[in-house]
Amino acid sequence: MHIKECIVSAPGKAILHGEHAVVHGKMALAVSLNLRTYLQLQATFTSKVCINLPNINAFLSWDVTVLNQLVPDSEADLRNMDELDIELVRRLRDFVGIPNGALDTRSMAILAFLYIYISIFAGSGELPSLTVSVWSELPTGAGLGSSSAYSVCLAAALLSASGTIPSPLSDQENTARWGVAEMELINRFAFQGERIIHGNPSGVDNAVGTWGGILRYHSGKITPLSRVPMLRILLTNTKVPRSTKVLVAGVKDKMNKFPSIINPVLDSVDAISCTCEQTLSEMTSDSPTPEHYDILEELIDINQHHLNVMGVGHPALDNLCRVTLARGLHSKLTGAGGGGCAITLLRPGFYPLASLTVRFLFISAIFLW
Ligand SMILES: Nc1ncnc2c1ncn2[C@@H]1O[C@H](COP(=O)(O)OP(=O)(O)O)[C@@H](O)[C@H]1O
Ligand SMILES: C[C@@](O)(CCOP(=O)(O)O)CC(=O)O
Ligand SMILES: [Mg+2]
Repeated sequence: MHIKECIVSAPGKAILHGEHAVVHGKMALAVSLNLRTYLQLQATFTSKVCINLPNINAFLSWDVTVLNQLVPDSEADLRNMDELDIELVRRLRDFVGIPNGALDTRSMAILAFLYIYISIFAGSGELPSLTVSVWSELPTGAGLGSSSAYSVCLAAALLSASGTIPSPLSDQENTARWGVAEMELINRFAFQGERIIHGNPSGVDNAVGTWGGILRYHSGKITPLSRVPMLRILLTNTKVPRSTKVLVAGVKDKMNKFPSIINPVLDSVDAISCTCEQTLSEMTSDSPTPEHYDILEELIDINQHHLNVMGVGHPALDNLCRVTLARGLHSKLTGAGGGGCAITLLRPGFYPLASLTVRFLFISAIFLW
Protein backbone atom coordinates (compact mmCIF):
# COMPACT_ATOMS: atom_id res chain seq x y z
CA MET A 1 0.00 0.00 0.00
CA HIS A 2 1.13 3.55 -0.69
CA ILE A 3 1.89 5.58 2.41
CA LYS A 4 2.79 9.24 2.83
CA GLU A 5 6.16 10.17 4.29
CA CYS A 6 6.35 12.94 6.90
CA ILE A 7 8.27 14.60 9.71
CA VAL A 8 6.23 15.67 12.74
CA SER A 9 7.05 17.12 16.15
CA ALA A 10 5.26 17.63 19.48
CA PRO A 11 6.22 19.58 22.62
CA GLY A 12 6.80 18.41 26.16
CA LYS A 13 4.92 20.05 29.01
CA ALA A 14 5.18 21.32 32.56
CA ILE A 15 2.27 20.95 34.95
CA LEU A 16 1.89 24.09 37.09
CA HIS A 17 -0.65 22.52 39.42
CA GLY A 18 -2.86 19.43 39.48
CA GLU A 19 -0.59 16.45 38.70
CA HIS A 20 -1.98 13.19 40.10
CA ALA A 21 -5.19 14.91 41.27
CA VAL A 22 -6.10 15.31 37.58
CA VAL A 23 -6.08 11.51 37.19
CA HIS A 24 -8.96 11.48 39.69
CA GLY A 25 -11.13 14.09 38.00
CA LYS A 26 -9.61 17.27 39.46
CA MET A 27 -8.47 20.30 37.47
CA ALA A 28 -4.89 20.83 36.24
CA LEU A 29 -3.02 23.74 34.63
CA ALA A 30 -0.31 22.78 32.15
CA VAL A 31 1.89 24.54 29.63
CA SER A 32 3.88 23.34 26.62
CA LEU A 33 7.67 23.64 26.58
CA ASN A 34 10.06 24.65 23.85
CA LEU A 35 11.61 21.19 24.10
CA ARG A 36 10.21 18.84 21.45
CA THR A 37 10.13 15.28 20.21
CA TYR A 38 10.56 14.71 16.47
CA LEU A 39 9.53 11.77 14.30
CA GLN A 40 10.46 10.93 10.72
CA LEU A 41 8.37 8.35 8.89
CA GLN A 42 9.77 6.85 5.68
CA ALA A 43 8.04 4.49 3.24
CA THR A 44 10.14 1.39 2.39
CA PHE A 45 9.88 -1.63 0.08
CA THR A 46 11.61 -4.06 2.44
CA SER A 47 8.40 -5.69 3.80
CA LYS A 48 9.70 -4.69 7.21
CA VAL A 49 8.60 -2.30 9.93
CA CYS A 50 11.64 -0.66 11.52
CA ILE A 51 11.72 1.60 14.57
CA ASN A 52 14.77 3.62 15.58
CA LEU A 53 14.66 5.11 19.07
CA PRO A 54 18.15 6.54 19.70
CA ASN A 55 17.22 8.23 23.02
CA ILE A 56 16.54 4.84 24.60
CA ASN A 57 18.98 2.86 22.45
CA ALA A 58 16.28 0.70 20.86
CA PHE A 59 16.51 -0.27 17.19
CA LEU A 60 14.13 -3.01 16.09
CA SER A 61 12.49 -4.42 12.98
CA TRP A 62 9.78 -6.96 12.25
CA ASP A 63 8.47 -8.67 9.09
CA VAL A 64 5.18 -7.18 7.99
CA THR A 65 3.83 -10.68 7.32
CA VAL A 66 4.41 -11.63 10.97
CA LEU A 67 2.82 -8.42 12.23
CA ASN A 68 -0.20 -9.06 9.99
CA GLN A 69 -0.97 -12.14 12.08
CA LEU A 70 -1.39 -9.93 15.16
CA VAL A 71 -4.17 -7.81 13.63
CA PRO A 72 -7.44 -8.55 15.50
CA ASP A 73 -10.13 -10.33 13.44
CA SER A 74 -12.70 -7.80 14.58
CA GLU A 75 -11.87 -4.12 14.65
CA ALA A 76 -14.68 -3.36 17.09
CA ASP A 77 -12.39 -3.23 20.14
CA LEU A 78 -9.81 -1.13 18.28
CA ARG A 79 -12.43 1.41 17.27
CA ASN A 80 -13.54 1.76 20.90
CA MET A 81 -11.19 4.56 21.87
CA ASP A 82 -12.57 4.66 25.43
CA GLU A 83 -10.26 1.85 26.45
CA LEU A 84 -7.39 -0.30 25.20
CA ASP A 85 -7.99 -3.55 23.31
CA ILE A 86 -6.59 -5.69 26.15
CA GLU A 87 -6.42 -8.79 23.94
CA LEU A 88 -4.23 -6.94 21.40
CA VAL A 89 -1.97 -5.67 24.21
CA ARG A 90 -1.61 -9.26 25.49
CA ARG A 91 -0.79 -10.55 22.00
CA LEU A 92 1.77 -7.78 21.46
CA ARG A 93 3.40 -8.54 24.82
CA ASP A 94 3.70 -12.23 23.92
CA PHE A 95 5.01 -11.39 20.44
CA VAL A 96 7.74 -8.99 21.62
CA GLY A 97 8.49 -11.12 24.71
CA ILE A 98 7.48 -8.53 27.31
CA PRO A 99 6.42 -10.13 30.62
CA ASN A 100 3.18 -8.84 32.15
CA GLY A 101 4.07 -6.01 34.54
CA ALA A 102 7.35 -5.10 32.77
CA LEU A 103 7.77 -1.34 33.00
CA ASP A 104 11.11 -0.76 31.33
CA THR A 105 11.59 2.08 28.88
CA ARG A 106 12.03 -0.10 25.78
CA SER A 107 9.04 -2.34 26.46
CA MET A 108 6.68 0.60 26.96
CA ALA A 109 7.94 2.45 23.87
CA ILE A 110 7.70 -0.63 21.62
CA LEU A 111 4.25 -1.63 22.89
CA ALA A 112 2.93 1.90 22.37
CA PHE A 113 4.33 2.01 18.83
CA LEU A 114 3.00 -1.39 17.77
CA TYR A 115 -0.41 -0.74 19.33
CA ILE A 116 -0.89 2.60 17.53
CA TYR A 117 0.55 1.26 14.25
CA ILE A 118 -1.79 -1.76 14.21
CA SER A 119 -4.83 0.25 15.39
CA ILE A 120 -4.40 2.78 12.59
CA PHE A 121 -3.64 0.38 9.74
CA ALA A 122 -5.84 -2.57 10.84
CA GLY A 123 -8.71 -1.46 8.60
CA SER A 124 -6.60 -0.97 5.48
CA GLY A 125 -6.36 -4.67 4.54
CA GLU A 126 -2.57 -4.96 4.88
CA LEU A 127 0.02 -3.40 7.14
CA PRO A 128 2.53 -1.17 5.32
CA SER A 129 6.29 -1.50 5.40
CA LEU A 130 7.91 1.63 6.85
CA THR A 131 10.69 3.04 9.02
CA VAL A 132 9.95 5.30 11.97
CA SER A 133 12.73 7.25 13.72
CA VAL A 134 12.04 9.26 16.88
CA TRP A 135 14.43 11.60 18.68
CA SER A 136 13.80 14.09 21.45
CA GLU A 137 15.13 17.14 23.24
CA LEU A 138 13.19 16.02 26.33
CA PRO A 139 14.70 13.94 29.11
CA THR A 140 12.95 10.55 29.20
CA GLY A 141 10.98 9.81 32.38
CA ALA A 142 11.62 13.16 34.10
CA GLY A 143 8.11 14.63 34.38
CA LEU A 144 8.18 16.73 31.21
CA GLY A 145 5.78 14.58 29.21
CA SER A 146 8.26 12.72 27.00
CA SER A 147 5.75 9.84 26.83
CA SER A 148 2.97 12.09 25.58
CA ALA A 149 5.19 13.89 23.04
CA TYR A 150 6.24 10.42 21.79
CA SER A 151 2.62 9.21 21.61
CA VAL A 152 1.42 12.39 19.88
CA CYS A 153 4.18 12.09 17.25
CA LEU A 154 3.33 8.42 16.63
CA ALA A 155 -0.38 9.16 16.30
CA ALA A 156 0.10 12.18 14.02
CA ALA A 157 2.64 10.51 11.71
CA LEU A 158 0.81 7.18 11.39
CA LEU A 159 -2.62 8.81 10.87
CA SER A 160 -1.07 11.03 8.22
CA ALA A 161 0.82 8.17 6.53
CA SER A 162 -2.38 6.12 6.37
CA GLY A 163 -4.26 9.00 4.72
CA THR A 164 -6.75 9.09 7.64
CA ILE A 165 -5.88 12.76 8.08
CA PRO A 166 -4.73 14.93 5.15
CA SER A 167 -1.34 16.63 5.11
CA PRO A 168 -1.78 20.22 6.34
CA LEU A 169 1.10 21.40 4.11
CA SER A 170 0.33 23.49 1.06
CA ASP A 171 2.85 23.72 -1.81
CA GLN A 172 4.76 26.75 -0.55
CA GLU A 173 4.96 25.68 3.10
CA ASN A 174 7.62 23.76 4.97
CA THR A 175 5.71 23.53 8.23
CA ALA A 176 2.04 23.63 9.17
CA ARG A 177 -0.45 22.65 11.88
CA TRP A 178 -3.48 20.41 11.43
CA GLY A 179 -7.03 21.69 11.92
CA VAL A 180 -9.24 21.02 14.93
CA ALA A 181 -10.83 17.75 13.68
CA GLU A 182 -7.44 16.22 12.84
CA MET A 183 -5.93 17.35 16.17
CA GLU A 184 -8.82 15.75 18.06
CA LEU A 185 -8.19 12.44 16.31
CA ILE A 186 -4.43 12.68 16.94
CA ASN A 187 -5.14 13.39 20.61
CA ARG A 188 -7.40 10.31 20.92
CA PHE A 189 -4.81 7.94 19.41
CA ALA A 190 -2.04 9.54 21.49
CA PHE A 191 -4.15 8.86 24.59
CA GLN A 192 -4.01 5.15 23.73
CA GLY A 193 -0.20 5.38 23.72
CA GLU A 194 -0.34 7.12 27.10
CA ARG A 195 -2.65 4.36 28.41
CA ILE A 196 0.06 1.84 27.55
CA ILE A 197 2.87 3.90 29.11
CA HIS A 198 1.02 5.43 32.13
CA GLY A 199 -1.55 2.73 32.88
CA ASN A 200 -4.25 5.19 33.91
CA PRO A 201 -3.48 8.58 32.35
CA SER A 202 -5.64 11.66 32.84
CA GLY A 203 -5.12 12.88 29.26
CA VAL A 204 -3.64 16.24 30.27
CA ASP A 205 -0.18 15.47 28.87
CA ASN A 206 -1.33 14.35 25.42
CA ALA A 207 -3.73 17.34 25.32
CA VAL A 208 -0.80 19.76 25.80
CA GLY A 209 1.38 17.70 23.42
CA THR A 210 -1.31 17.97 20.75
CA TRP A 211 -2.63 21.51 21.22
CA GLY A 212 0.39 23.29 22.76
CA GLY A 213 0.05 26.58 24.69
CA ILE A 214 -1.24 26.85 28.23
CA LEU A 215 -4.48 25.10 29.14
CA ARG A 216 -6.83 24.03 31.87
CA TYR A 217 -7.69 20.32 31.80
CA HIS A 218 -10.64 18.93 33.71
CA SER A 219 -12.13 15.43 33.18
CA GLY A 220 -11.26 15.41 29.48
CA LYS A 221 -12.35 19.00 28.89
CA ILE A 222 -9.55 21.10 27.39
CA THR A 223 -9.77 24.88 27.82
CA PRO A 224 -6.95 26.99 26.38
CA LEU A 225 -6.14 29.99 28.58
CA SER A 226 -6.04 32.90 26.21
CA ARG A 227 -4.73 35.67 28.45
CA VAL A 228 -1.84 34.79 30.74
CA PRO A 229 0.90 36.98 32.20
CA MET A 230 4.54 36.44 31.26
CA LEU A 231 6.02 34.32 34.04
CA ARG A 232 9.58 33.12 34.33
CA ILE A 233 9.99 29.55 35.48
CA LEU A 234 13.23 27.75 36.23
CA LEU A 235 13.12 24.09 35.33
CA THR A 236 15.50 21.79 37.21
CA ASN A 237 16.09 18.10 36.59
CA THR A 238 17.09 16.14 39.71
CA LYS A 239 18.09 13.32 37.33
CA VAL A 240 16.51 10.81 39.71
CA PRO A 241 14.82 8.24 37.42
CA ARG A 242 11.26 7.14 38.06
CA SER A 243 8.23 5.69 36.27
CA THR A 244 4.97 7.61 35.92
CA LYS A 245 3.03 4.33 35.84
CA VAL A 246 4.39 3.22 39.23
CA LEU A 247 3.78 6.63 40.85
CA VAL A 248 0.21 6.94 39.52
CA ALA A 249 -0.56 3.42 40.79
CA GLY A 250 0.98 4.33 44.20
CA VAL A 251 -1.37 7.32 44.63
CA LYS A 252 -4.35 5.10 43.75
CA ASP A 253 -3.26 2.58 46.40
CA LYS A 254 -3.04 5.36 49.01
CA MET A 255 -6.52 6.59 48.03
CA ASN A 256 -7.91 3.09 48.44
CA LYS A 257 -6.17 2.65 51.77
CA PHE A 258 -7.00 6.09 53.24
CA PRO A 259 -9.87 7.55 51.22
CA SER A 260 -10.98 9.98 53.91
CA ILE A 261 -7.43 11.30 54.22
CA ILE A 262 -6.31 11.45 50.59
CA ASN A 263 -9.56 12.62 48.93
CA PRO A 264 -9.51 15.97 50.79
CA VAL A 265 -5.90 16.43 49.67
CA LEU A 266 -6.97 15.98 46.04
CA ASP A 267 -9.83 18.46 46.61
CA SER A 268 -7.33 20.93 48.01
CA VAL A 269 -5.07 20.50 44.94
CA ASP A 270 -8.14 21.24 42.80
CA ALA A 271 -8.72 24.45 44.77
CA ILE A 272 -5.04 25.36 44.32
CA SER A 273 -5.34 25.02 40.52
CA CYS A 274 -8.51 27.18 40.53
CA THR A 275 -6.89 29.85 42.72
CA CYS A 276 -3.79 29.85 40.51
CA GLU A 277 -5.93 30.29 37.38
CA GLN A 278 -7.84 33.14 39.07
CA THR A 279 -4.58 34.84 40.13
CA LEU A 280 -3.10 34.52 36.62
CA SER A 281 -6.20 36.13 35.14
CA GLU A 282 -5.99 39.02 37.67
CA MET A 283 -2.31 39.47 36.73
CA THR A 284 -3.30 40.01 33.10
CA SER A 285 -6.13 42.41 33.78
CA ASP A 286 -4.19 44.52 36.35
CA SER A 287 -0.40 44.78 36.30
CA PRO A 288 1.28 41.94 38.22
CA THR A 289 2.04 43.05 41.79
CA PRO A 290 4.30 41.57 44.50
CA GLU A 291 1.08 40.38 46.21
CA HIS A 292 0.19 38.29 43.13
CA TYR A 293 3.61 36.65 43.35
CA ASP A 294 3.11 36.05 47.09
CA ILE A 295 -0.05 34.07 46.27
CA LEU A 296 1.58 32.07 43.46
CA GLU A 297 4.52 31.20 45.73
CA GLU A 298 2.29 30.10 48.58
CA LEU A 299 0.25 27.90 46.24
CA ILE A 300 3.48 26.26 45.06
CA ASP A 301 4.54 25.53 48.65
CA ILE A 302 1.16 24.10 49.67
CA ASN A 303 0.96 21.90 46.58
CA GLN A 304 4.47 20.57 47.11
CA HIS A 305 3.44 19.51 50.64
CA HIS A 306 0.32 17.83 49.25
CA LEU A 307 2.38 15.93 46.68
CA ASN A 308 4.61 14.70 49.51
CA VAL A 309 1.49 13.53 51.37
CA MET A 310 0.46 11.61 48.23
CA GLY A 311 3.80 9.82 48.43
CA VAL A 312 5.32 11.17 45.20
CA GLY A 313 8.12 13.24 46.73
CA HIS A 314 11.83 12.39 46.82
CA PRO A 315 14.77 13.57 48.98
CA ALA A 316 16.35 15.15 45.87
CA LEU A 317 13.17 17.22 45.38
CA ASP A 318 13.14 18.19 49.09
CA ASN A 319 16.74 19.27 48.69
CA LEU A 320 15.90 21.32 45.61
CA CYS A 321 13.04 23.07 47.47
CA ARG A 322 15.36 23.81 50.42
CA VAL A 323 18.18 25.15 48.25
CA THR A 324 15.88 27.44 46.27
CA LEU A 325 13.96 28.60 49.37
CA ALA A 326 17.24 29.66 50.95
CA ARG A 327 17.39 32.16 48.04
CA GLY A 328 13.77 33.21 48.51
CA LEU A 329 12.49 31.06 45.65
CA HIS A 330 9.57 28.62 45.74
CA SER A 331 9.60 25.24 43.98
CA LYS A 332 7.44 22.19 43.47
CA LEU A 333 7.83 18.96 41.54
CA THR A 334 6.20 18.83 38.12
CA GLY A 335 4.74 15.73 36.46
CA ALA A 336 4.63 12.44 38.31
CA GLY A 337 7.39 13.28 40.83
CA GLY A 338 9.38 10.60 42.64
CA GLY A 339 12.44 12.42 41.23
CA GLY A 340 12.41 13.99 37.77
CA CYS A 341 11.92 17.73 37.38
CA ALA A 342 10.79 20.65 39.51
CA ILE A 343 9.61 24.14 38.63
CA THR A 344 10.75 27.28 40.46
CA LEU A 345 8.92 30.58 40.07
CA LEU A 346 11.22 33.54 39.42
CA ARG A 347 10.04 37.01 40.31
CA PRO A 348 10.63 39.81 37.79
CA GLY A 349 14.16 41.10 38.11
CA PHE A 350 15.54 37.88 39.59
CA TYR A 351 18.47 36.45 37.60
CA PRO A 352 19.08 32.93 38.84
CA LEU A 353 22.24 31.98 36.99
CA ALA A 354 24.10 34.95 38.46
CA SER A 355 22.92 34.62 42.03
CA LEU A 356 21.77 31.04 42.57
CA THR A 357 24.21 28.22 43.14
CA VAL A 358 22.41 24.91 42.86
CA ARG A 359 25.16 22.57 43.88
CA PHE A 360 23.57 19.20 43.71
CA LEU A 361 21.24 19.75 40.84
CA PHE A 362 21.41 19.91 37.12
CA ILE A 363 19.70 22.88 35.53
CA SER A 364 18.26 21.59 32.28
CA ALA A 365 16.36 24.53 30.86
CA ILE A 366 14.85 27.91 31.49
CA PHE A 367 11.73 28.68 29.56
CA LEU A 368 9.35 31.57 29.11
CA TRP A 369 5.76 31.77 28.13
N1 LIG B 1 12.26 9.73 22.66
C1 LIG B 1 11.69 8.59 23.07
N2 LIG B 1 11.97 7.44 22.44
C2 LIG B 1 11.39 6.30 22.86
N3 LIG B 1 10.54 6.19 23.89
C3 LIG B 1 10.23 7.30 24.55
C4 LIG B 1 10.79 8.55 24.18
N4 LIG B 1 10.31 9.47 25.02
C5 LIG B 1 9.50 8.82 25.89
N5 LIG B 1 9.44 7.51 25.61
C6 LIG B 1 8.63 6.51 26.34
O1 LIG B 1 8.00 7.15 27.44
C7 LIG B 1 8.43 6.59 28.69
C8 LIG B 1 8.58 7.66 29.74
O2 LIG B 1 7.29 8.05 30.13
P1 LIG B 1 6.94 8.53 31.58
O3 LIG B 1 7.35 7.52 32.60
O4 LIG B 1 5.51 8.91 31.52
O5 LIG B 1 7.85 9.83 31.81
P2 LIG B 1 7.71 11.29 31.18
O6 LIG B 1 6.49 11.31 30.33
O7 LIG B 1 7.59 12.18 32.38
O8 LIG B 1 8.98 11.57 30.47
C9 LIG B 1 9.74 5.91 28.38
O9 LIG B 1 9.95 4.83 29.29
C10 LIG B 1 9.52 5.43 26.95
O10 LIG B 1 8.82 4.20 26.96
C1 LIG C 1 1.03 12.28 37.28
C2 LIG C 1 0.31 12.78 36.01
O1 LIG C 1 -0.68 13.74 36.44
C3 LIG C 1 1.27 13.51 35.07
C4 LIG C 1 2.43 12.64 34.63
O2 LIG C 1 3.33 13.36 33.81
P1 LIG C 1 4.75 12.74 33.40
O3 LIG C 1 4.52 11.45 32.70
O4 LIG C 1 5.53 12.54 34.67
O5 LIG C 1 5.38 13.77 32.49
C5 LIG C 1 -0.36 11.59 35.35
C6 LIG C 1 -1.42 11.95 34.31
O6 LIG C 1 -2.02 13.04 34.41
O7 LIG C 1 -1.70 11.12 33.45
MG1 LIG D 1 4.55 10.58 30.81
